Amino acid sequence: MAKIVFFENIHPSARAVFARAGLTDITTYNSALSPEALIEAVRGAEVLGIRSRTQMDRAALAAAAPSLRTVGCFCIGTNQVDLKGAAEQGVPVFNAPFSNTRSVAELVIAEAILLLRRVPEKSDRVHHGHWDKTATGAYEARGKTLGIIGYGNIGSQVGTLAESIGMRVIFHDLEAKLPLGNARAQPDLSVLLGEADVLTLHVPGGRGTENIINADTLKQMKPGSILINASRGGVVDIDALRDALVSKHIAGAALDVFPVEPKSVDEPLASPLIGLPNVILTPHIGGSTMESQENIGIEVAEKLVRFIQTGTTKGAVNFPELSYEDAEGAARLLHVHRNEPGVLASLNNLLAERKLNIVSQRLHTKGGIGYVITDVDGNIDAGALEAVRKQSSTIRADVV
Ligand SMILES: NC(=O)C1=CN([C@@H]2O[C@H](COP(=O)(O)OP(=O)(O)OC[C@H]3O[C@@H](n4cnc5c(N)ncnc54)[C@H](O)[C@@H]3O)[C@@H](O)[C@H]2O)C=CC1
Ligand SMILES: O=C(O)CCC(=O)C(=O)O
Repeated sequence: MAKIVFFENIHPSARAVFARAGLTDITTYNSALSPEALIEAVRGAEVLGIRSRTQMDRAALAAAAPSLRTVGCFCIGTNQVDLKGAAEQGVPVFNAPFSNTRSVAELVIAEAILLLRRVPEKSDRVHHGHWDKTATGAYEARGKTLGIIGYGNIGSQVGTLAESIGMRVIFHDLEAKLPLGNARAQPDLSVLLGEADVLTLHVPGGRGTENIINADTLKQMKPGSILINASRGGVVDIDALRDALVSKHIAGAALDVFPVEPKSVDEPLASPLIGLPNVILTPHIGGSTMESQENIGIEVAEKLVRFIQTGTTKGAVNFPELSYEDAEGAARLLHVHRNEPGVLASLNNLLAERKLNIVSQRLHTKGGIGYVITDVDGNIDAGALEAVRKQSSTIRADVV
């Protein structure tokens, strides 16, 4: 039976999906593990379920080889996985591209309102015995301009919600995007920075988005404006933000993500922003609601089970996508190979030599990786599977 390992408190809805498919050998960890502990925990696993904090780098992937068949990211982001390395190892990676987007969008709107009213600071003052009733520095959201960098699934929802409370919405994206409602695209980032009363970031992490908000771009932001980052920690230069907050050029900030995040509940966040007034720090919970986590658990677990049982890779983020119905009564061979000429011919010759008649076959390639699903009459015995595995182009072969 497939050995499954879940990290980071994945919702029980995922376990239920696996159980319904008869897959019950599941080990769970409530937190992310250190690189050393992770390497031990993934050995022998066929399926790994992670969220944003488990670093599936080359070393962790190698430790899980050759048993590892697939990785499920129970979140949107997949930058914590070495996607290329996984594909080269024949391992498709799945995620949940939509299930928590509304949760992030709602949090961002709530934070924009709280920061415009300086609520974090005022609440803190009341807790410390001060009844400081003043309107100074407190503003309505209505009529203010929201600037969005990254107008994808989350950014566009934030824009729609913001308009419903009377904000004007402008956005900047590398790609041409359909503006929803009355939102306007602003191709010139510096113009957007200068106009936004609230700036919110919804770009993917990693190369290309590293430190988009830095000392220079912070200077271009409107004096007294607010910054919200619920995307990835590396998108903001935290020291530069601290300087901008201390000088009061930036009036408030909400950060849900950090360049280095604690791995477990008892580890404190180390950040130069701790203790600053009108700064909301949350433990990467933008997408963490009961609704989204339950939906993500089901969505990703279903993709993993479908792959384990049928080889279907629809929705994989790093792999050729093949969606293939079962051929009744046939045995199914999954073959991941280097994408080079003659692979299909030699695979089919090998099957013919073993008198395995092909019922149906489908091939897809992505970059250097080819993936072919072949249904054959009768059984693919251990000898035939071994012979396929020994072919020079083979990365991985399994029978399901
Ligand atoms: N805080 C949390 O709990 C959560 C955080 N996230 C993060 O939110 C971010 C956005 O997620 P989605 O909206 O689903 O992604 P998405 O892929 O739908 O949208 C991202 C957008 O950013 C644009 N973009 C990429 N690089 C850019 C650049 N340099 N400048 C301007 N635009 C750029 C893309 O063209 C795309 O339109 C991701 O980093 C994701 O990991 C997602 C869910 C929960
Ligand atoms: O829930 C998580 O662990 C991560 C949420 C997130 O950042 C994502 O979905 O990309």
